[in-house]
Amino acid sequence: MTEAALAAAGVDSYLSKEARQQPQWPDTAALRRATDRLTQVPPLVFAGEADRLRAQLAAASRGEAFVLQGGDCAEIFAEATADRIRNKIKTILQMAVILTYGASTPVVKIGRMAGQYAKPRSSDTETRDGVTLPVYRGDIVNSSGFTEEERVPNPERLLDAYHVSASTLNLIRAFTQGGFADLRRVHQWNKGFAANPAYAKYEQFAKEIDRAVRFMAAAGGDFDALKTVELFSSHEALLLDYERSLTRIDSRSGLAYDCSAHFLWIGERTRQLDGAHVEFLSKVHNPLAVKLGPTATAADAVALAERLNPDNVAGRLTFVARMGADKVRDALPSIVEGVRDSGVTVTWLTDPMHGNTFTSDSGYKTRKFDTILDEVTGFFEVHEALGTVPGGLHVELTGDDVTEVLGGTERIDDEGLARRYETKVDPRLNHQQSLEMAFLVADLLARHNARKSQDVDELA
Ligand SMILES: O=C[C@H](O)[C@H](O)COP(=O)(O)O
Ligand SMILES: C=C(OP(=O)(O)O)C(=O)O
Repeated sequence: MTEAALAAAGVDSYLSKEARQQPQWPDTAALRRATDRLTQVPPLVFAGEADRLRAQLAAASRGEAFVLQGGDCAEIFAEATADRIRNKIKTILQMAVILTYGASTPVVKIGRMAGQYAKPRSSDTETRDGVTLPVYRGDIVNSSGFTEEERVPNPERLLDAYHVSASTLNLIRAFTQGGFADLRRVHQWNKGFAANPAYAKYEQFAKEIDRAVRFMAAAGGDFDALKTVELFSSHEALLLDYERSLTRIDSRSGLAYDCSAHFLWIGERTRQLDGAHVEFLSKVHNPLAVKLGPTATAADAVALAERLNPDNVAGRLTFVARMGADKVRDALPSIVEGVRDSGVTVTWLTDPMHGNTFTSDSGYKTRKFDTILDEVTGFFEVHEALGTVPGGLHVELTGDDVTEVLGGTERIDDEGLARRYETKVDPRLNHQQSLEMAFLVADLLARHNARKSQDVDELA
């Protein structure tokens, strides 16, 4: 019945399209065994949760909420420990409190967590010292170790990805519902950060938040309601064998949902209109995002919206602009304008990471903190000039004290990168840099909101 309903929902139509960035599985019988098993397992998330997220993303498209999406570039199975997951959740919650104050609106919290295991790569192979092996495509496909055995795509990893995602989600649910996320507790952590002399410039902001929290308490605010938060899961829907196998029919509506995560995105390298990724995701009802890089045009964006959101449902489609700090002010306006003028409803996020990667003199793949911030600033400028809504921020971050991104108040320099460079693919903001970014973006948001209300006052 379920398979028949899925077939009727058209979820296999993608099979006739070109799917880029898929591994070459050497053992197709083993792949079949793994995907058959995945079609039988319980869903990781529920359709009703995805619907709630859609409503929140719709609010962000109108400027009534701000989205914070963050997490690892590539999650690693061996790193799915309670400590690391807790640190990441803590970082996202700390950033969210800072942004909530800056935006004076709710922050929609989405982790690149519990499924971010597949990576698109620039090349199919990697060569070291004259030895060429398949490139590492994320833990769901192969291992980052550089031996033939470790690099062979292994379908059993699809099942591992499911189980590690399930245990990560279990911890996310426990941490966010069990008192760990209490607003007052998270705010205390932020006060600690701002009291550190290195970050003293944020102390005033932290004090203002403190006053707001105390005002709420004095005014009889319901802190019980603020003891829990909702943290949604997301990942790039890259590996179509996995995504299709976790697709289920929602018993309430009879519609297909990809139950591997609440929110799924299509990457810059797989957003072809006639490609398998767009086709597959057009058939599921989760809220979706598409990354748009500097080669995207307004016509591409509008065509994607027509394919992925033909009914123009608010919250269904998010565009994540990842132009690069040097291009955002030139490349983004015509796209945002074209989308706005076509009447298409989307939520706009900025990903200031993926257009700003380079290899440092010491050979590390890195990004500069200031450049990342500059792209976010450019994103706000574009939306302000067009009267559209800067709806949120998408960043690669970790809760740990790694040294992968240059700069920030810690002034990580090229030499410093070696101290704790752990990412398997792209560089992430560390805990301190993430909080610093949140304070700076909160400031941009607060100014944006102030200008908006000034405009409204002038009109009144
Ligand atoms: O995270 C994004 C991509 O997977 C990554 O930037 C591609 O990296 P590569 O150019 O090292 O393959
Ligand atoms: C690969 C990613 O981004 P993009 O598709 O924008 O390059 C990513 O977000 O992990």
